[in-house]
Amino acid sequence: MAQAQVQVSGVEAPVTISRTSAAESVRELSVSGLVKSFGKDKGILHGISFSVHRRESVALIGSNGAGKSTALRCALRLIEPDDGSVHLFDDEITSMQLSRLRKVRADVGFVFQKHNLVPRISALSNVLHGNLGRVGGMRGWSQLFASTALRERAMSCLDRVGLADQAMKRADQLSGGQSQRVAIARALMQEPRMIVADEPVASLDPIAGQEVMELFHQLTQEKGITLLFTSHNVEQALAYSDRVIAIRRGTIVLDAASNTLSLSDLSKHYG
Ligand SMILES: Nc1ncnc2c1ncn2[C@@H]1O[C@H](COP(=O)(O)OP(=O)(O)OP(=O)(O)O)[C@@H](O)[C@H]1O
Repeated sequence: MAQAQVQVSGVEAPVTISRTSAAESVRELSVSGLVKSFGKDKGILHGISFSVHRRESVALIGSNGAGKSTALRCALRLIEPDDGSVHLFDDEITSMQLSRLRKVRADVGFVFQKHNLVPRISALSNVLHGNLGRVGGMRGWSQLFASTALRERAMSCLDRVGLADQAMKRADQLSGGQSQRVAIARALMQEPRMIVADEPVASLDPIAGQEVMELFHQLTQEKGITLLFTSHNVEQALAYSDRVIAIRRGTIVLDAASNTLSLSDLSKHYG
């Protein structure tokens, strides 16, 4: 197993993280020749290919507009790619019907920069919504409010992200960092095999961002969850990943193990 020692600055007291790579050789997500344009002249992804292995943490980096979010969204068919194929877990999903795709995607927890919490309901209720990905429709809704076991599980997810004492607070009264923790708890509620996080800490201050990345790291290691995240912060990308993929103008220009890379290697891929 690879050991990476990376120093992370950008917060008052730099910390050193010791990370053990737990990646296995099974592919959880495999993307091949993905192409995406928005409108006639706006080619965004030019046939990108990459894989994410089980229990691996992969950081997708690149400058503004490079195509990171589009790549993530196409890879999970949150938006439709124009061409290419995607294997998620054991299935080819590019031509799969949406009803079946939703079931396959129930094993993926999503965390976005804007955490997308429902503002007027409690943190606990937001976490409970995480279960809807798994048990959809009316059955899911009725379970949400009926099951003590589900509520206890949601409380334990909130506890795990350090927010048990904020369970009954309305989501729109939480800080940015707290909201992002609730979003992580909501993803955990799904008991996902994989978490896909698009700029999960971009809107947080450096300390809150560092804490949230640390939380991701602990949870994914502890629960054996595969992680794919985008980031602008090259130090964090290096510190919290087993592998870094850099995208530039819709093309992959680097795909390498994090413990073989330096900050200056990554910085080259900006601009
Ligand atoms: N729905 C859309 N319609 C039209 N153009 C879009 C759409 N979504 C993204 N784009 C364009 O695609 C390009 C890539 O955007 P994308 O969000 O994937 O980049 P990114 O690397 O994630 O950038 P950032 O770091 O700024 O979030 C940008 O030029 C953007 O304007």
